[in-house]
Amino acid sequence: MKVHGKPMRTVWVEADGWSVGIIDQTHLPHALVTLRLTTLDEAAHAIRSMQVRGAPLIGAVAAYGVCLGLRADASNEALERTCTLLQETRPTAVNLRWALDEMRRTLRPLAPGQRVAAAYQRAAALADEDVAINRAIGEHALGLIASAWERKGRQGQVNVLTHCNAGWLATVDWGTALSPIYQAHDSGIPVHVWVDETRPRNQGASLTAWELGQHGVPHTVIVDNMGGHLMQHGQVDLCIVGTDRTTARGDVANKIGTYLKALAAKDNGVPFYVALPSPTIDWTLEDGVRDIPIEQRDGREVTDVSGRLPSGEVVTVRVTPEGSPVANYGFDVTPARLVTALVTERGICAASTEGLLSLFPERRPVKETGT
Ligand SMILES: CSC[C@@H](O)[C@@H](O)C(=O)COP(=O)(O)O
Repeated sequence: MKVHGKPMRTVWVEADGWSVGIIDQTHLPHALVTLRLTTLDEAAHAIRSMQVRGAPLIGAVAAYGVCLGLRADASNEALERTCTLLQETRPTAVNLRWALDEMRRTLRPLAPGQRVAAAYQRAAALADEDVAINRAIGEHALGLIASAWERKGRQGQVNVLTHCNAGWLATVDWGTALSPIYQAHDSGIPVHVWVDETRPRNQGASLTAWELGQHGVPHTVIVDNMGGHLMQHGQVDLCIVGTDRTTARGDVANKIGTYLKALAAKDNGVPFYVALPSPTIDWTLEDGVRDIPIEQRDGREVTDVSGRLPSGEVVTVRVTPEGSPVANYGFDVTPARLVTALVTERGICAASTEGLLSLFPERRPVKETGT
């Protein structure tokens, strides 16, 4: 998408042909800072410290992290060590595992001398695939926004509520949940976004608001607890969120607080959609509440907030009493029964085993035939 009018992705190979450029998202929205990653450890740190974040982007940066790791040592052992180190950076988003599995599958059969070039090629292809997937998700979900606009008799605006950041900053480009919003805006549908601030790290207030603003999409930042009130008063036409891992039966892990929005949406008859690139589907899991590992992060994300002073200085301040214990689960799981539909790059389906298999028939278990 565009920043100050110029097209930009969230991850790229620098002009030297090997180091990896990223936007350091910890500085947004106050400053657009880019970083050059040169080692595996820097790539792992970028993911762990959330300089890059968002399920699809984590996968893409991990793929480039493999490239950087193999530049130092392309042996079989190093490939395994590299993938293990990157895999352990963040546990919930399954795109990370998916991207590393793809890299391993491509690289293992090759001789060490061939691996670095092949790794860069595969990482670039994964990044390009992510862009294509997200564009397609947007095209499918655009119909949902267009229908809401028709239902309103083309009066006023379509109000969409989103949680966390599932925009282009969370992917290589376009975003998942925000892709249809950009496409609706570009096609002339008056769309307005309620942006949940998304405590504790404020991905909504800092990132979603910033990227929507860059693209000129009307939006309003709200505190996380306001969505239910807006829904009760008819001010939300639909919700669209992203996901970090979706099980084979359609349970959805996403940023902490998503579940409460889905409950409120159900209670108020507001459609609740999840934008879902296929690498985010974990076909090995069924019951998301029971089986999806939920990341617990540093308590300082809860005790402290950071922001910019009028002087321009960015500072961190404490909001809780010294000594009060805190809990910081990063994600929650929204059961499939609360999800109106899933939007994938192949189309829209019910949040159910059958729904997902109708779009991904190659995943249907092969029945054993008696001989
Ligand atoms: C396309 S993004 C979907 C999710 O990754 C997004 O909603 C989210 O929860 C991101 O969490 P984060 O902790 O910022 O990596």
